[in-house]
Amino acid sequence: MKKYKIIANPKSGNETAIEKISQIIEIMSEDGCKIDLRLTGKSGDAMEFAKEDDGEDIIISIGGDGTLNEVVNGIIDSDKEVPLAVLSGGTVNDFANAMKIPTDVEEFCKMLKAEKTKAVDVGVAGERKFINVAAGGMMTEIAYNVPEEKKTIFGRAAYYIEALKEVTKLGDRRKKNYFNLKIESEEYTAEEKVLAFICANSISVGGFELAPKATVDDGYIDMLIVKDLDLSEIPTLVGNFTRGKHIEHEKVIYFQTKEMKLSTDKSITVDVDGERAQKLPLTFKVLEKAINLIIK
Ligand SMILES: Nc1ncnc2c1ncn2[C@@H]1O[C@H](COP(=O)(O)OP(=O)(O)OP(=O)(O)O)[C@@H](O)[C@H]1O
Repeated sequence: MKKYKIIANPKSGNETAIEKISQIIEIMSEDGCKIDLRLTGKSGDAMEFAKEDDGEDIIISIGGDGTLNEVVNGIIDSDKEVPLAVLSGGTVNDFANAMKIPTDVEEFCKMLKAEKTKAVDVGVAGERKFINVAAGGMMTEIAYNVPEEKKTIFGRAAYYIEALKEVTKLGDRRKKNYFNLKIESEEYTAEEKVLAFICANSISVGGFELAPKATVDDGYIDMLIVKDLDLSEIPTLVGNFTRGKHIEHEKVIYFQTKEMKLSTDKSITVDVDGERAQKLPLTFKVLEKAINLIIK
């Protein structure tokens, strides 16, 4: 009998995850499989649940990118080879969207039963692993500035409203926002004045195809660095996001690497899959094909 361990954040996605949790249990119980349901109550729980060995055949993460990040860290840190399935329950769900994982619970269960897997890379930023993105600088603050009640009312649009507010403030704050970033890698080494950097494993970041050359199993992390932009240059850059043309912008640096070190003269916290992690300086690496992901 198959044993599934479900690690779910009941609060994610404005509490919509809870509906998906009951739906999945209902559908899967009909098949007579064994389900071990672990609901998170706070930050860190998902990582601990993933680390524990309960003899599960498959781990299912239900929540947003933050929950998924903790599950991935737990699996890697405990050297498990158990396959992972990801059911979107959050507000953005970048990684599940990038992997075209069904969001409909019935479709998701069909995918589970078929058990088709793909080995995907995992990025490392210092001690913390990321499955989708590690980022630092201006725009990364947005996620923390969006109040919960706004997320409930506006959903994903709340992030764009906050981003717009940041951009309009950029004119006077630009000088304070940029920082010196020292990048050391085989592919690119320089010191630049930058606004933000994004280190991506998958193509999709914040719902945009920000890392157009990224594939999750190529053994590389894609680095996108936005240098000191003028306010007037932002609409063109954002307009080019959808066509992947932004990487040709003169204020954008884009390269692929297996390992790099980033250091800075400011206090810059790196976030991993949307959750705050460690401060620079940090070494970024790739663990090639480290997770067996269940895909459609
Ligand atoms: N029961 C809980 N109540 C409040 N916070 C929780 C709970 N369980 C986990 N958390 C914290 O919430 C963080 C974010 O959760 P998650 O990413 O799943 O949802 P989200 O914020 O709705 O989605 P997204 O990241 O896509 O916006 C987790 O990393 C964890 O620190």
